[in-house]
Amino acid sequence: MLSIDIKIEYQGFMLQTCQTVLASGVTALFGRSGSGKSTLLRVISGLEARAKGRVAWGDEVWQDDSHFTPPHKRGIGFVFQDTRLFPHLTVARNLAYADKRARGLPGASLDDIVDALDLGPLMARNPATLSGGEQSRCAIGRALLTRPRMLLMDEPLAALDATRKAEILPYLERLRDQIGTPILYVSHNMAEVTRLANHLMLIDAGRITHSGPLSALLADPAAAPALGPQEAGAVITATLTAHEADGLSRLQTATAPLFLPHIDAPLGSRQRIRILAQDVILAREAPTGLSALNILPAVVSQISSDGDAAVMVQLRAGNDLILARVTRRSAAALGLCAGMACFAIVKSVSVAPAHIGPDHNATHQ
Ligand SMILES: Nc1ncnc2c1ncn2[C@@H]1O[C@H](COP(=O)(O)OP(=O)(O)OP(=O)(O)O)[C@@H](O)[C@H]1O
Repeated sequence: MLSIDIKIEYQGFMLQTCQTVLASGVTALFGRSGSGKSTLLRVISGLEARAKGRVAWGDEVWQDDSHFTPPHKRGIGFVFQDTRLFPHLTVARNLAYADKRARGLPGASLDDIVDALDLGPLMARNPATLSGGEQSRCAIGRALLTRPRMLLMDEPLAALDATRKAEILPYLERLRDQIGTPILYVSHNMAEVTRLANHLMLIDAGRITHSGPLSALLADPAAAPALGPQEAGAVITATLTAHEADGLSRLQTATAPLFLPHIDAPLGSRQRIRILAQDVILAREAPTGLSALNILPAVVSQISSDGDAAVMVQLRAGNDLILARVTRRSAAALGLCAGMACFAIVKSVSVAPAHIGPDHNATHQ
């Protein structure tokens, strides 16, 4: 566990946070530009000696009034969007460089990392001949081979276009599930965060405003304003049960089937699906004569107003929580109140492929 109780001031900006980061799974740090994400990563890495307070890894104090552990002694790995590979070395030699320096430290083997990131076919190539996504995979592999206690990733996919991002996300999911190095992942991209993270920290103006398990936090109406109306939405889990002849995939949630555009994954696999609050319609009775295929029976658990014309409604559908953003007028017309049974309607095509990814019970909390 990493504990941070720190204050650092620049002209016109102050980062002040008292926070613990779990030493397991992927913790995402999400916040708008200038909110202090990179500053927090610099504090953790040991690049902010003037920060006041305390940073510790378990019982090992890295920074307080009387002590400062330099960056190279903290055992932290980094991945940036600019990959910083050695241009004159092949992929194999870039990896060997890190592997050799970390010999003897516990962690995944070179073979495991090459396998998880599918780097085998790239080993003889020079970085300049690789695509952006391949370079990212190589940089991630090299960082993991330093056998860090924790890997810090600062917008690692930001320089990639949507196609390359979609190619690399499954590799990151594989690392999360197979390699086990804890990752602190900074991103502006909520779709990416919901695919990868187990835990989420929201940062605003130098303060962590919300922190917790991803699915609970995303389903909390109180956290929704921090994400904004376009990004607010919960994550549910479902089992992929059929690929149907008309191109839709069928998933079984705790309460009802969901039909979504084809999901390229094995039948029986668990998927996490992000459903944006703005894409959910509510009905008091089971609707008929409607084009939407996905109708989930649910019970209203919370209603919260964000001060404008809309309210955020949290619904419980079996074990899943769903958020719906509806106008105050609709909420009043339906007589929505906590405990009321209703139906959440989700249009199949509103769920983007980037909002669906594998889920593993061991890592999803
Ligand atoms: N060395 C510095 N000296 C003065 N001000 C700084 C310094 N580093 C960061 N800041 C200021 O601190 C604030 C937070 O910056 P930071 O880079 O941590 O934000 P961020 O959330 O990582 O932003 P982005 O998403 O744009 O990278 C900004 O207002 C920035 O201008």
